[in-house]
This record gives sequence, structure tokens and C-alpha cells, in this order.
Amino acid sequence: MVKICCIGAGYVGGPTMAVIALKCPELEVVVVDICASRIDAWNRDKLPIYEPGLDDVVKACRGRNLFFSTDIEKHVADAEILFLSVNTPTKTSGLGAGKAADLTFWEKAARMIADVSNSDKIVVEKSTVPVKTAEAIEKILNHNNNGVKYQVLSNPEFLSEGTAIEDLLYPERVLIGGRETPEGQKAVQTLKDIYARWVPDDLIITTNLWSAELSKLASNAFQAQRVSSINAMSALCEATGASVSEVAYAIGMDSRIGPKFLNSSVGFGGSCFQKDILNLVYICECNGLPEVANYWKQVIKINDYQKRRFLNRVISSMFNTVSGKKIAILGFAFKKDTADTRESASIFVSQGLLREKANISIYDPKVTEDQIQYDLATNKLDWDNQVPQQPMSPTARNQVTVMWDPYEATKGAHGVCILTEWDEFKDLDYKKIYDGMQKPAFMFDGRNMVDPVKLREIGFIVYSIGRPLDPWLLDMPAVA
Ligand SMILES: NC(=O)c1ccc[n+]([C@@H]2O[C@H](COP(=O)([O-])OP(=O)(O)OC[C@H]3O[C@@H](n4cnc5c(N)ncnc54)[C@H](O)[C@@H]3O)[C@@H](O)[C@H]2O)c1
Ligand SMILES: O=c1ccn([C@@H]2O[C@H](COP(=O)(O)OP(=O)(O)O[C@H]3O[C@H](CO)[C@@H](O)[C@H](O)[C@H]3O)[C@@H](O)[C@H]2O)c(=O)[nH]1
Repeated sequence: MVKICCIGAGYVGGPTMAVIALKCPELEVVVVDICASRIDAWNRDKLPIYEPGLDDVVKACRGRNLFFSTDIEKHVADAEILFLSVNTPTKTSGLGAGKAADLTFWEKAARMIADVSNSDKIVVEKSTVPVKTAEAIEKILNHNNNGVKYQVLSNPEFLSEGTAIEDLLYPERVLIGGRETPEGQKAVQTLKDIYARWVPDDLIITTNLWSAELSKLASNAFQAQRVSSINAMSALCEATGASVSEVAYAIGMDSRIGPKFLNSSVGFGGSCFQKDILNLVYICECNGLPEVANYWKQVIKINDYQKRRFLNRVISSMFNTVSGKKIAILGFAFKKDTADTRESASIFVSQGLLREKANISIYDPKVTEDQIQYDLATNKLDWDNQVPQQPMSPTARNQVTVMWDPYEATKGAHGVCILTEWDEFKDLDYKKIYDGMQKPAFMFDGRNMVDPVKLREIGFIVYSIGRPLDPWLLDMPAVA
């Protein structure tokens, strides 16, 4: 039985390997991680990540040909194909801090492979990495001179959280980059044969290593750019009386633009978009391309502007003070159908409200209280100014409550902010919410989830991102 080992049992490693195990019962797939509690959770009923459909896939193969283990060196030594799926966050200190990818985890894993391997291996980059990382990994792997031969492939992952299983079962494309040598091409074919078990041949693209590595960064940059473009338009819509959803619909009808990924929001979040664009910016700077770097930097600057604009709108609408007021936050995850909060706009808005001395009451159907408190207390680096963003102070902890019911969270609130597009927020009883709130009752919809006309009929003062402004708000312009 051919054995595959994936290093890193996170949002990518876990689901990706589960689907490979499901589709290739003749392969033995072992996912390893240095985090024992994560591996423990992968071996239990309640998996460490929430992803629709994941439980069924894992249950179908776990113990059959899918295993989760902390015995990293043994499984790495035994495997023929190794996937590297460790985290590659943004560097927070030193050279390139705030921009460059931190390859500490990745390099440790590569050195460990070199140290324990005694048979030839194909090493597949699954993590998102800077262009030319494959060359660096080759250098690390080959420094041992113990006769073991490695072929390094780039096979970036394009799944989105919340739809990961669907994306893995029916990918729009699979990208494999390899060396243009006979050995390199043989390795590409070996990986291609695995995907070919369920992915149509014409959807498996093969390229050289650097094209594959760069395509991943470029793909995320283009997607994030669309969100920033429509978010930039949302500010202009509010200033002119146009409606961003109508504009998005109208431009999306043009097949050259297309309708997807044009939902204006309080700003994109997630572990990938900002990190990967910053990484791209850094690579451009290192290659002497400041104009290109500045072009992509704008995508993140607009995202920061959009988050700040929303926060300031909340504060300015409520007579420029939220001190002592209760604000309900509906949604803490960075998007629906995930419990992941990395870079969520909710963190930014909540921290901003806490600094203004508001009391916030948070409801999210999937995110735990521990995670919320951790996120609000964590120091983050402001990428643009290279200074730590202000976390929540110890006293601010008393200003936060986490509720497991949206009606409880909003009871007695002066304002409600919708920050994640959970489907259930469309169907809440907003009359009941209004009745339980202080008056005037404010609704700040950062996801265009509610019908502003209906909510105004109930009595709310409504701010809906990118939509014509409520007369109340027209008199209270917010600075970004
Ligand atoms: N999250 C996504 O939706 C997504 C999608 C596509 C690509 N990616 C990329 O995939 C990579 C992984 O992302 P993720 O979201 O799964 O990260 P993650 O933080 O959820 O998981 C990474 C795991 O790697 C483990 N790890 C780190 N160093 C290790 C080592 N030396 N040995 C063994 N385990 C080690 C960590 O403990 C962690 O559990 C990143 O480069 C990311 O940019 C992520
Ligand atoms: O029209 C849109 C679409 C998205 N978003 C926001 O953008 C962020 C990212 O969303 P999405 O791309 O759906 O989720 P991710 O799981 O971050 O997936 C992205 O990042 C992954 C990691 O690299 C890639 O693999 C995926 O292809 C890429 O979509 C989220 O905050 C969304 O709410 C919007 O505000 N408006």
C-alpha cells in the first residue's frame, strides 16, 4: 500500500487528506501534527474544525486508511509522498515583519524530513508559500547527502472554508507544479494519478514550480481585489444614493466581470487574503518592483478603510459616543459556516467599540467564548505602521459578554451590528429584537443581510453597508 503522510493537521491538512483517503482507498493516509490536542480531537467524535460535510468523510475512512498521529518521524520516514501543510503566517518581527511569510514552521518540518528520511520521497508543498520556496526546500532536503532523492512539487490548495469538502470533491482545478526534468515530470504524474481518481483530466493543470507557487498568491490577490473594489464602490454608493447590491448585480451581468465575489461587506477576513497579499507585496519589493507592490497594497488599505469606516459609522450615528452603551455583535467568525475567526472584521469592530468603552454582547452560532476572549485580548501587528494594534485591556474583559442566543444578546442593546453572514440572521424576528432594545434602536448591517425598508418600518434606524443612507445618518457623516 502506498503511504502518504501530511505534516500539519489544520484547516487544509485535515479535510484535504480526508478526501484523498475517501477517494483512494488503496492509499494509506496519515496526518501528523506537533499539536497533540489537535490530533486527539481528530481522533474523537467532535473534530477540531467545523466544516459542513467533514464529519461524514472522516468517519467513512478514519481507522480504515486515514489516521491521525503525533508520531511524526515514524510516519514521515515510512511515507513515499509527503504533503507539507503547516501554517505560514505573516512575520511579526525581524526582517520583513508585517509582510513577509514566516517560514519557521515550514523550515522545521523540512529539516525534520531531511533528518529522518532513508528512502526516496516526493515532497508536496500544500501550504501557501513565497515564489521560489521549492528551491529553498530542495536545498534543505539535499544538504544531508545521505543518498536519499527528493522531488519537490507545488500543489497549492484553493479550498475555501465553509465549503471545503465541496471544493475538494469538485475542484474547479487542481494545480501541480514540478521540475521540468524527467524525474520531476514523473513525480508530477504520480500526484496527478492520485487526483485523477475523482478529478477530470482537463481540470488537472501542470506547470513549472514557480508558476504554481505564484498562481496561488495571484489567485487570492485577484479575489481579494474584487472584494476591495466593491467595498470601495460601497463608500461611493453611500455618498451618492446608489445601492451597492444593484451596482454589483448590474456589473456582474457582464460576462467579462461575472457575478461572484461582489458582496460588499464590513471587510474581508480569514487567514489567507491579507497574509498572502502582504507576502506578494514583499516579494515585489524584494524584486525591485515598488509600483507593483503599491498596487496590491491598496487592496488591503481599502479593506482596512472599510472596517474603520463601519466602526466610525456606528459610533458617529449614536451621537459620537458609545461609552456605557450596550452594542450587540451578531457574528464573530470571518465568514459563515466556519468557526474560524482569524482576521475576522468582528475582532476589529469589537476592539474598537471596547476602546470607546461600549459594553458588547456577542452571539455567534459556532465560535466559542474562549476563542472570542482570546481574540479580543490578543496583540496584533498593524501591518502598515509596524506597531502592535491595541488589544483589549484586562478591565475591558468585563465589558464583553458572550451569549448563545441572538435574542438574549440583543436584549437591552442600543445598537446591533451584523458582522458575519450566517443564514439564520436573515430569519430572525427583528420585531421581537426591536421591542427588547433601547430606543432609538440602531441596526448596523455589515453584510447586507436584512431588508432596510422592513426594518425601518419596524422602527429601527438602519445603516446597511453601501445602501442609500437613513435620513438620521445623513446628518451624521462618519469619517473613516
Ligand atoms: N485555511 C484555508 O482555508 C487555506 C486554504 C488554502 C491554503 N491555505 C494555506 O495552507 C497552509 C495551512 O493553513 P491552515 O489554515 O491549515 O493552518 P492551520 O494553522 O490550521 O494548520 C497548520 C498546522 O500545522 C501544524 N504544524 C506547524 N508546524 C509543524 C511541524 N513542524 N510539524 C507538524 N505540524 C506542524 C500546526 O500545529 C497546525 O495544526 C497555510 O500556508 C495557508 O496559507 C489555507
Ligand atoms: O463577495 C465577497 C466574498 C468574500 N467576502 C469575504 O472575504 C473573506 C474571504 O472569503 P472566502 O474567500 O470565501 O474564504 P477563505 O476561506 O478565506 O478562502 C480564500 O482563501 C483561501 C486560502 O488561501 C483560498 O484557498 C480560497 O480559494 C479563497 O477563496 C471572508 O471574510 C468573506 O466574508 C466578501 O466580503 N465579499
